[in-house]
Amino acid sequence: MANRAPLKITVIGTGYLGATHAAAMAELGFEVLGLDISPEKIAMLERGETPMYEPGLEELLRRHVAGFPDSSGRLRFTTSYEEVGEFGDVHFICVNTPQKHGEYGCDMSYVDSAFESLARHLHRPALVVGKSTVPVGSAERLATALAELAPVGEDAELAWNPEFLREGFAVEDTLHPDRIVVGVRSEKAERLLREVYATPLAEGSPFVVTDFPTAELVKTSANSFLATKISFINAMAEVCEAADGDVVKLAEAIGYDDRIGKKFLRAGIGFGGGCLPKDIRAFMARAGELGASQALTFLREVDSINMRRRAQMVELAREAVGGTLLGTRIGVLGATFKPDSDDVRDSPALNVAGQLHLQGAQVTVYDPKGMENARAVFPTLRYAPSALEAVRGADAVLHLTEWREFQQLDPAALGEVVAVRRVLDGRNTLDPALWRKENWTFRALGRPTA
Ligand SMILES: NC(=O)c1ccc[n+]([C@@H]2O[C@H](COP(=O)([O-])OP(=O)(O)OC[C@H]3O[C@@H](n4cnc5c(N)ncnc54)[C@H](O)[C@@H]3O)[C@@H](O)[C@H]2O)c1
Ligand SMILES: O=c1ccn([C@@H]2O[C@H](COP(=O)(O)OP(=O)(O)O[C@H]3O[C@H](CO)[C@@H](O)[C@H](O)[C@H]3O)[C@@H](O)[C@H]2O)c(=O)[nH]1
Repeated sequence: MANRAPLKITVIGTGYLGATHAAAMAELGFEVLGLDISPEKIAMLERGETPMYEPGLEELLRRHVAGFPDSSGRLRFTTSYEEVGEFGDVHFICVNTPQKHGEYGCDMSYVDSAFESLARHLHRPALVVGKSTVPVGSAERLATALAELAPVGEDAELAWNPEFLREGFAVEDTLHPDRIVVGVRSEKAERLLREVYATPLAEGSPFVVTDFPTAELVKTSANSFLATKISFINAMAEVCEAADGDVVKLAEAIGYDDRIGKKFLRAGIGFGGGCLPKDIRAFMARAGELGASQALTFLREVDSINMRRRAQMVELAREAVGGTLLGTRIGVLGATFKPDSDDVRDSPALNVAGQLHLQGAQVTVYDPKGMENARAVFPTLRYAPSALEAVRGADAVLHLTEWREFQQLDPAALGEVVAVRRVLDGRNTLDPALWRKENWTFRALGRPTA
């Protein structure tokens, strides 16, 4: 192996996952070719621009895309499957697997299409590695399709290597993963993946080798656990609201038990994004197909609790402004599903803003990075260039995404421009004492009124 040329890697689908994976693979020392069906995305990446906001990603790209000072030149992009097939020893599939329209199941059409396009161009031995989040059983099916479609036949092998990165920390998580999980069917596939991940493995990342179904299930069960933890604390928030308790104190107190842990116990308007909501729904749908739906009925409740929190936020706003939203002015801080991302897919913040608008409020939104995406999915809302402008003249201010910028806002300065000093914290990261000191009425989900 020592004399062999370094592996050449391709990454199919250069969205949130793929663009990061491609840049990280170049950082690890490999020659990398990224492919997407979107020529616009590829043109941006070739210019060293990221199609999305992800901290540190643009810098990483520019360290490796040719044309930048001192760049390694190891990272290139294309829209040609032919070029990818000729180039790669290891091909990572990172295309999207959204929720199907109008049902819970996973839309596998992008994965199927990417596999088919790639397979037809595999004229030399290759390892195809699925990274997209898919329903259990997909890898088995795709392995058969791959062997049938690839001109190289059985020399095109499949492995499944789910990804656990978090948006906002994608670069860090990819370069230093807390575990690497690989579903493989041969020693050769395992050896190749150990070679790909040699650097994180040398740094101590655990390497879990398993079969296809287990690898697929690790991913969906991890996301289900995370979603369950959030809905657990949000269920406690509902009880706190009924009993006048404080869910923030409660979370702190139970979190000291390290069997429970402090992480993922932030109560608020709940989880969103391109992963947790659709992944738990696809998991339930798949379990149903497998005759195991009963095992996952709790996830239906996890989903319901989550969606109720958004409705409760709207209700709290309606109550706060005196019973009707019609004609009121609401300043909304945050549009993305979480801070340090521009992603508004299934964003609780945008969803709440949208519901307020539909109930007749005049809603003005500000988000540090998500304005463009928010405007594209919800053009009828108003958008302001700063937090101060978003809350100007507002009857209530809603804090819906916990950007650090919002925690540093000066309640006195904001108080000068609003119509009424009334703030509702949907993320439980504002300091109530600070706002109340400046004579704001402060309300939050799961916390006492005063
Ligand atoms: N975003 C995350 O944080 C994250 C983390 C772990 C796993 N995942 C999983 O990774 C997958 C990708 O998620 P994402 O958020 O990066 O999605 P995304 O929508 O940002 O990116 C997907 C990309 O694939 C491209 N694409 C679609 N069909 C293609 C085809 N046939 N050939 C080539 N390119 C094609 C799209 O143009 C797009 O650029 C999903 O399965 C998701 O569940 C995402
Ligand atoms: O205590 C918490 C923690 C998170 N959230 C919300 O939960 C959502 C998801 O957050 P997070 O999991 O950090 O974001 P993602 O980037 O979507 O990452 C999840 O989904 C990815 C895609 O599958 C996985 O790779 C990651 O491991 C998994 O954390 C966001 O809306 C957060 O605001 C809360 O409401 N309370």
